[in-house]
Amino acid sequence: MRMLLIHSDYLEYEVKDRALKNPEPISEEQRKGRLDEVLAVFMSVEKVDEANPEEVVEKAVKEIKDVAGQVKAEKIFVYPFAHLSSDLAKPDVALEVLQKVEEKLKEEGFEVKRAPFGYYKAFKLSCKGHPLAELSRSVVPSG
Ligand SMILES: Nc1ncnc2c1ncn2[C@@H]1O[C@H](COS(=O)(=O)NC(=O)[C@@H](N)CO)[C@@H](O)[C@H]1O
Repeated sequence: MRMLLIHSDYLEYEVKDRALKNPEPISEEQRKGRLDEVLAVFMSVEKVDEANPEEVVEKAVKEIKDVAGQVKAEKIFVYPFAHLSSDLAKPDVALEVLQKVEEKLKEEGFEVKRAPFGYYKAFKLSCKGHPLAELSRSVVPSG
């Protein structure tokens, strides 16, 4: 799993066309979304993660919590992003991993939104530009 973490004044998205034959079913209200004062986490789930998705979820949540603590972000935007890796996991595994990351971050007390999976989306992002505002992390199963 590769992650690009951007501490932002806001991230907003709008769903455009479907990018997969069977994208994640979404409600009308999920077609647009925005969070202010947010740690945006762009996430590419990788083929190697298919060996132990649960472990990768745990490791990703740990990394995100660590960065959120450093930049004092209380809101997280989980954003599926297929462009951080050239060896992507298949969509059904990727969606499950991203849903679990969202779930666990909520359990940790963060306000979390997750952008819809399997769609082309327009998005606007305002990076804060401080020294820790742009970070990347990579996590893989140990086994
Ligand atoms: N492994 C993955 N990690 C994160 N997001 C993914 C992954 N696979 C698919 N997606 C989601 O599905 C969308 C389309 O994925 S894609 O790899 O870019 N494109 C496709 O799979 C098809 N257009 C065939 O190439 C992405 O924008 C993202 O929302």
